[in-house]
Amino acid sequence: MRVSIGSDHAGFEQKQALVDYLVGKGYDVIDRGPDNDDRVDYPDYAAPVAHDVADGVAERGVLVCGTGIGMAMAADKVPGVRAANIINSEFAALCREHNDANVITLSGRFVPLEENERILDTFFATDFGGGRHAGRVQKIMELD
Ligand SMILES: O=C(CO)[C@H](O)[C@H](O)[C@H](O)COP(=O)(O)O
Repeated sequence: MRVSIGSDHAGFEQKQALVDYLVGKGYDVIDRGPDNDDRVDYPDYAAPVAHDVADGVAERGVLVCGTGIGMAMAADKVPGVRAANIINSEFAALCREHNDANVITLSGRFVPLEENERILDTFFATDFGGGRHAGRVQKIMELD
């Protein structure tokens, strides 16, 4: 699976570690930066990752900022993206099963790396449930 990943300065350290984690697990990772922890604006890094997913360059996107909130708001503006800000594995499973989320946003300041690794494992391993959820997701996409 090809995964596009990015962060701001607050998520940079975890982003670097998560790139290594995902590459180690065999994912094809596109790192959209930044390449250092200088202060930056999260929408500038949410945009290329969101477009990678919307354009089919990557199947999934991963974004890390201080909370994950700003990244989710920015990424979700790109048509075709369903971004979810996730802080535990249970929600990681549900955002896939119920919402078919294709971008996950993580907190580099409030969630430890090991928990974010577990969250990503669940995010990538969980399929969309379809059924009653399909029409609801379709209605979300009609809002684009
Ligand atoms: O967008 C955010 C909050 O919703 C992110 O957590 C950012 O990383 C945060 O706002 C950055 O804050 P800073 O004070 O400029 O480091």
